Amino acid sequence: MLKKLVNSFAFRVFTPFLVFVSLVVIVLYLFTSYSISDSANHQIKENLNWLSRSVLYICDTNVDKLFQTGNATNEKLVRLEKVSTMVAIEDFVRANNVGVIVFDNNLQEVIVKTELPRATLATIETSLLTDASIAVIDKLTDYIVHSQLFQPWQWRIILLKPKAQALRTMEQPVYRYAFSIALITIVIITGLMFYFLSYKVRNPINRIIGAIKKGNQPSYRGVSEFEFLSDSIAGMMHSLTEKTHLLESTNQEIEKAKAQLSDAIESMSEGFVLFDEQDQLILCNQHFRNFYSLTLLPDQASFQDILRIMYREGVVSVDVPLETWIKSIMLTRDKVGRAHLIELNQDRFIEFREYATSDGGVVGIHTDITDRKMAEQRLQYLASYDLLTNLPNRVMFQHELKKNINRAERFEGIVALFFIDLDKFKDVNDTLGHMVGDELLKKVADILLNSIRGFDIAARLGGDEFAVISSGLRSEVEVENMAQRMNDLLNCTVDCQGHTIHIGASIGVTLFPYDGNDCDQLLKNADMAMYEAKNLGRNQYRMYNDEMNRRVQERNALEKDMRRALMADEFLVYYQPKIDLNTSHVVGMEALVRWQHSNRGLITPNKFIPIAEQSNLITDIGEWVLEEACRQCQEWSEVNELGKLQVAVNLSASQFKYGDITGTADRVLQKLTMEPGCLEVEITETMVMNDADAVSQALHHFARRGVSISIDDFGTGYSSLAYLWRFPVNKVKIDRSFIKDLLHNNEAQAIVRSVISLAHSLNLVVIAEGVETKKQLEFLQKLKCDQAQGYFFSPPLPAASFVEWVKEYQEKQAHKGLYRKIGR
Ligand SMILES: Nc1nc2c(ncn2[C@@H]2O[C@@H]3COP(=O)(O)O[C@H]4[C@@H](O)[C@H](n5cnc6c(=O)[nH]c(N)nc65)O[C@@H]4COP(=O)(O)O[C@H]3[C@H]2O)c(=O)[nH]1
Repeated sequence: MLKKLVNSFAFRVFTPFLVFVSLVVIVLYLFTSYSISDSANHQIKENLNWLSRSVLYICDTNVDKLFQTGNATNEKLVRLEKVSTMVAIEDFVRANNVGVIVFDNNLQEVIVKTELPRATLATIETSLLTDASIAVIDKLTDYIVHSQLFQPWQWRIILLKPKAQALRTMEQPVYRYAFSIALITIVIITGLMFYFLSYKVRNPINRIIGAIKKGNQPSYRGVSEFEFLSDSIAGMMHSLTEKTHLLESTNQEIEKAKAQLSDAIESMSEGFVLFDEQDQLILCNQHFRNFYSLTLLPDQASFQDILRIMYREGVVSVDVPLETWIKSIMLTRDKVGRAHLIELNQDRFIEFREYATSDGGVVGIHTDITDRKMAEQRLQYLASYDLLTNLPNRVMFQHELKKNINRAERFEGIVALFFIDLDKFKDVNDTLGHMVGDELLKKVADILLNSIRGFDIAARLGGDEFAVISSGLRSEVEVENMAQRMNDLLNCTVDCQGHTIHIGASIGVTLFPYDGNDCDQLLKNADMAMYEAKNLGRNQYRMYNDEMNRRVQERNALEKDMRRALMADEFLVYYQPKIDLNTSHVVGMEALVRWQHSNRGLITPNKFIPIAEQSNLITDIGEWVLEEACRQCQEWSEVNELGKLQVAVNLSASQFKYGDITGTADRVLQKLTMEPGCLEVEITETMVMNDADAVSQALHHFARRGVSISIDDFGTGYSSLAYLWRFPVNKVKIDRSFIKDLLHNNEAQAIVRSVISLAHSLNLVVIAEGVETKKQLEFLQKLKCDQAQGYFFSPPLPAASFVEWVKEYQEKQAHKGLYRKIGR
């Protein structure tokens, strides 16, 4: 309660006021009191002085009386007069309420004295006895003293008035009352003001405070100042409330944004880290910690500190001193988002980019690119290596060849390039399947690796083609020795998935700088040399020479010339008749292409068809022949001079692979409205064996259309009729090599006999080609061969000559028939 009072506004305002006013009053009072007592003192002294003069007057009067009586010498009278004087003095001073003490002339005897306190009296006596009379006055501090000497009788008259008494009588009580009243008035006024203030000030303030405490806006009405205060506070509260709401909603938004930011940062798949302008850590997400296994991350750690922790914890291992490594990373750091790589242990890669923040700090985005890096490495490996054999592929091979050439150029060395192609690999693939083929390629790769020296490079260029680059060989002899060694090692028998396979390889060798200066040239040379080795019977090596190049150049020129010839209509079709051996009638003809070259004259197909087959030009030539042969056949059939004929057209493997032979045939037959049965397609048995799927589809298409199918060169391709039976074949053409040996070779006879009998059992027509003699013909007739063609009847003829020949032949046959009829 007291504390409350002391702390109150009114108390604090009025207490100093009250104290101040009281002090002023007291000072005034004291000052006034002093002035009053001083004047009272003075007045009393004056009074004593007057009294003293009166006493002297009394004495004088008595002395005068004495002198008037003339008895001034009469001791008795004098004494009497003295006594009466003394009595008069005594009465007088008592009447004036003043103490008196009168000493005789030598201060030995007190002549008069009024009642005085004993102590006072003693003081006076001892002072007067021992001291001068003046000193008495100083010693009687409680008194106002007046000392006077009465000369006639040498009396020392001392008048005394106690100060307290004198002042009491002299002071005017009105002052004291006034002061008291003033003080009381002040206290009362102060009290009233206190009350007023307490009530009139505190009350509204309390109401205002009460409203504020309750959270309401104060709405005091009464005293205008408090109204103003209340309104001001209300306005202030309103504005504060609004600001608080704004602040709250801003805070909420900030908190929400912070939470969202935190969620976003945590949900990032990247590591996020933020450093201030001093490069001290502000925050980072869990991914960042996880990337670098940062379980303990001190506050305000710098990027360098983090690198040190990573090093200490074994997250990275570097082969340079730690500080050098840190320095190298710090030097590459920038704030422009460039990518930097940190390689961690266990083949992990982190890429980081840093960006400047507006306050001079750094934001780091760290991405685990291990998978990407692995994929890149894998891609790089795939781009450079052959997956099956793990040997460098063609791309890597070319890169290495270039490197070796550059090195050899600098050191004036030689580089040997070996181009290796497996012999008859396709047969293995086709007959034993791709799995076995793959296994075989792996074994070949192993053999090659064993045949080369440590710094040589073996590569797989594709399919069954391999290459070896060898630097450091000093002479051609050394190169040939190496080629022979490879050839020997590759000429072996290997076991692949239970199959024993004999392999061999054809190897072409070329040398830098003698045969060529660049990769392409060397590769081309080695390829040519390899083909040479193949053409020469396989399983051998050949060193490149310029003659090979000349032949290739020739071949290229021929190919170019063929294209021109096709445009210039230089190709012709010759026809060779086919004879039915039962009726001796011409049943059809084989269409055989010729090239009527503008400069070189007539060129036979053996000279250009193989080259056309290599360049795929055969598809264009073959389509042209098909169309031309059909056109000619249809023309003859429409004229009807030669009877019903079937034209046979040779097809190449490329036409099945790359051309649209069935489409072309359909289109031609439709265009000419030719009977499909008048067309026969001749394919070799190796074509059927090598590309069984594509050929099979086309053959079934032809069969459905009614086009006849004949197997050419039968017997040379090691196929069996049983195998061919799966295809819709109509005719088998026995190769002329068997017919040639037919009369002298039992084996050839046996083969021809069995082919004829088996073909018949399969309802196939048998035709023998290359029949040159009558004996061959008769033998074939004996074996029940159905048809024949060959020089015995006619060589292939131009269309016009063919018509002449057929007419002539038919006439001959008609004559023969007639002779037989008439019995000649
Ligand atoms: N020694 C001998 N040979 C005979 C006899 N009878 C016919 N010949 C020759 O044997 C070849 C028969 O053609 P092929 O076996 O299909 O062999 C043909 C055929 O494979 C191919 N050929 C010809 N024209 C074409 C064609 O238009 N397209 C395709 N893809 N190849 C063709 O060229 C090869 C050679 O054709 P040509 O030089 O016309 O040679 C023809 C023909 O002149 C004979 O009694 N004795």
